[in-house]
Amino acid sequence: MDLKSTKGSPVLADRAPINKSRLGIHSSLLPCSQSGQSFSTAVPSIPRKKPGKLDDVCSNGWLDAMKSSSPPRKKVLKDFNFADLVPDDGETAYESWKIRYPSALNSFRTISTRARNRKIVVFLDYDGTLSPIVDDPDRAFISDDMRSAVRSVAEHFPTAIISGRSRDMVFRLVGLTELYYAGSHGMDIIFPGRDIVSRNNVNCVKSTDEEGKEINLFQPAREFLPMIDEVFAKLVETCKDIKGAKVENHKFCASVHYRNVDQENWHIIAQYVHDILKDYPRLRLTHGRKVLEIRPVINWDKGKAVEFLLESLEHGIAGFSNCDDVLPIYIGDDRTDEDAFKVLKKRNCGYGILVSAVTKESNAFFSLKDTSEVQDFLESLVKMAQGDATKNGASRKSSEYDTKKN
Ligand SMILES: O=P(O)(O)OC[C@H]1O[C@H](O[C@H]2O[C@H](CO)[C@@H](O)[C@H](O)[C@H]2O)[C@H](O)[C@@H](O)[C@@H]1O
Repeated sequence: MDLKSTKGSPVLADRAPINKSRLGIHSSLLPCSQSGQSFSTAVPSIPRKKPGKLDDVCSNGWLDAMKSSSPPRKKVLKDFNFADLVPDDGETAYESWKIRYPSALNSFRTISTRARNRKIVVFLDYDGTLSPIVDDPDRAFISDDMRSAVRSVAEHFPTAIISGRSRDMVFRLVGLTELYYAGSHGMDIIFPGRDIVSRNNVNCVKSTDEEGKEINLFQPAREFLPMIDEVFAKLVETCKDIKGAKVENHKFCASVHYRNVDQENWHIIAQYVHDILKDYPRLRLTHGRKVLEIRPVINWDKGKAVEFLLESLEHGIAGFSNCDDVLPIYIGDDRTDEDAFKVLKKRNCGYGILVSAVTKESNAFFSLKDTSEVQDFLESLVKMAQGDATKNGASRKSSEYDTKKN
């Protein structure tokens, strides 16, 4: 896919052909409770025609992708302890999978050795990484212990959260001012604003945060704002009758959740989204965990956001192109995080760490089983940094870098 030459605006040129013969909308739905967010302004009306067949979503693989988009929910024991989730393929398969994706905790000595004389930069996904996956996206809270682990990490290393949620929303959930935040899958980034990055880039704007402080924003999909709002309104309108469906507006992208929708109705959701997207060739669909993500067709994703942040952070461009100086660590759990893993893998720089309690193919280097292991890992990074600080003043054995889990 070729980039258009629009300066500073990474718009892809390979637009899908416009198909004017829309299928219309299925009308034989059960009357159900209101779902998703309410939307009161005029919504472009959508013809409610019953599609003859649901061939579109089946033939293009959407349904299969939806079914495999998240591990089936296992019986969760009373206190929702993720350690109580039994992996799909059983412990044996999981253990052999870990030969290919070793535990980042058990490999901590390798990581700390690699980190010597390098500046660690930490990138964290939010859902499924810092907060456990729960049925209601509005209740995906970060625990106090995790928050304080993230805060401590940020005291020692430049730390950024890169989420599919809107930047405002993820900031509200995390509530730490000492981090960098990238929302909308990296399409809305607060960055330190070094001239080297922002100069002549039409996607860099100055703004103010909630405390009135000046901030630098990188927003490569700014021109898509009205389009996302329009599509969000259509999605809310069309999905409102599907029990359990929830539509979210993440500013530069929109999400349609089907985790709480009966599986027999998933094809309806898929068809609705498919039909709406037919009219928006400049938008595309990606799959998250039981969520369809609608985003601009631009050459931008979490991987690009990692590159952008590394270039704009303290150590600058030379740092990232020269992996002798920087060790990026990216921790994430879903398909959208694979873009970031790929970047690190391709550059052979730093480590992608996949959070998963089940076996799956990934571009990550290491793995962690769940959010509680993520917390252990972050705490180990902090201990390592504190050890380094001690070592600078007094002697300290390198073996003390190893974690309790080694
Ligand atoms: O990039 P992330 O920070 O991982 O955000 C990805 C999506 O996360 C949220 O949905 C996911 O978590 C929900 C709460 O646990 C869960 O109910 C849902 O099934 C998951 O897909 C968020 O609501 C989405 O908008 C994000 O795109």
